[in-house]
Amino acid sequence: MQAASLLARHLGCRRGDRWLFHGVDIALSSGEALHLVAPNGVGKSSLMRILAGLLPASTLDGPPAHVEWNGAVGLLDERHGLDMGQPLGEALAFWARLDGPVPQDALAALGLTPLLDVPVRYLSTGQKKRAALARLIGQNAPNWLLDEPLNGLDVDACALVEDIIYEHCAAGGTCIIASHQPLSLPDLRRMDLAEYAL
Ligand SMILES: Nc1ncnc2c1ncn2[C@@H]1O[C@H](COP(=O)(O)OP(=O)(O)OP(=O)(O)O)[C@@H](O)[C@H]1O
Repeated sequence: MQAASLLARHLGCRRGDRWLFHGVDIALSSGEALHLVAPNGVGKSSLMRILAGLLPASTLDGPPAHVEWNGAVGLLDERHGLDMGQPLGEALAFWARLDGPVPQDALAALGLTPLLDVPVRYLSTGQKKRAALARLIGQNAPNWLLDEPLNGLDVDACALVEDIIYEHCAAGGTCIIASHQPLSLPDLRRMDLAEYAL
């Protein structure tokens, strides 16, 4: 795996006229995972999008916001990005041509192998989430941003996602997980975004 790390400093977020949070610093080294928590609406998804480079950070005052990744970044959120009109196998193949293939053992572990002929629009909520995870794995990015990765998943699939995160970090990756659900991972750091809310 490529080198992985994150240094983010002085991050703030303003949506419309409203400030959500400010003064967020995050440093993650290879192998580290961070659980991002906060009540609804505090700005977890907004912070994830800032870290992914999809939303500009704001600063209330003081030094400018700064996000520095070592290695590529993969974002998993509610937008799975898979063509609803295509069978799952073809929808994943589209991304495989850009990112690289999803390993067969990952497809099997995620329970997707028997679903490759099923149109994405017919997949259940949890099956679509599993498919989005497969796409993320295919990206081979060393840094992961997972926004509510356990939503819609059954108990066994939640445990599987924890295993996948564990293996990703054990291989030297980083992972930030925004989730309302408890996570069982060794050495998991925790950040409560509400402490930075305005
Ligand atoms: N495009 C937008 N324009 C203006 N405000 C927005 C936009 N997107 C989100 N917001 C607002 O920003 C706030 C934070 O939203 P965000 O989704 O980041 O919170 P969250 O902590 O992830 O919430 P949840 O736990 O419910 O997922 C909310 O009040 C939301 O209404």
